[in-house]
Amino acid sequence: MDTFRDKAGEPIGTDIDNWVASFTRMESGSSELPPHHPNCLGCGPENPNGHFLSVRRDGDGVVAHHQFDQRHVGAPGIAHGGAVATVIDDLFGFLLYSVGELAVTRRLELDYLAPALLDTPYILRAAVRSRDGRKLDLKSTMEDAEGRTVITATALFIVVEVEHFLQSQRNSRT
Ligand SMILES: CCCCCCCCCC(=O)SCCNC(=O)CCNC(=O)[C@H](O)C(C)(C)COP(=O)(O)OP(=O)(O)OC[C@H]1O[C@@H](n2cnc3c(N)ncnc32)[C@H](O)[C@@H]1OP(=O)(O)O
Repeated sequence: MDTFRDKAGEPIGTDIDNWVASFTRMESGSSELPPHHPNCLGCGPENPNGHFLSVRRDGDGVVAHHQFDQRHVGAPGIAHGGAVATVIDDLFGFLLYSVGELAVTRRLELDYLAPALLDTPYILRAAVRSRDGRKLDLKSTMEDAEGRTVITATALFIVVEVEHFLQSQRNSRT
């Protein structure tokens, strides 16, 4: 498994326990949030096929500035809807640093109100709408530079124990 590093680049461990610990060691004052994983498709700095999403805390939620590029094309000039969903799903994952617990996507729903254009700056925000037991009700928006809403999204994340990831790793063929 990969070595995970803190924001100073120091190795923080090589196993799932250390990965899990990285989700709980975020002090609330820290604005810049670390990637979920070095190779995360949404935010991993070592994934050349990823989105390199960079996320900050924003009040009770999170915010990211992002541009889709030619790697994410669907129709000419327009980002693939799945690429947009990837980024929003990943953005939701950054809310877990504030929730302080592990959770995974159970349902993800997007309204594509307008095309998400390539090489165009967007601002994405996400927040927790409510929590009911293990169920986290999340919401997100993506706006263009003129403040027009291009995407709205909601998700249901379910809080899980570390065993969820240990079991998945045991079952994985990689
Ligand atoms: C922490 C690390 C994050 C790092 C990266 C973040 C990246 C972005 C996030 C992801 O991409 S996560 C990866 C994609 N997601 C998955 O792989 C999850 C796959 N699904 C599962 O493993 C299981 O379905 C899951 C653990 C989510 C839930 O299974 P459980 O058996 O634990 O829960 P259950 O099915 O009993 O549902 C829990 C609750 O949700 C409710 N529920 C389920 N589906 C629902 C639905 N669609 N609408 C409303 N409620 C729903 C369900 O009724 C129940 O309510 P109660 O607790 O009140 O009984």
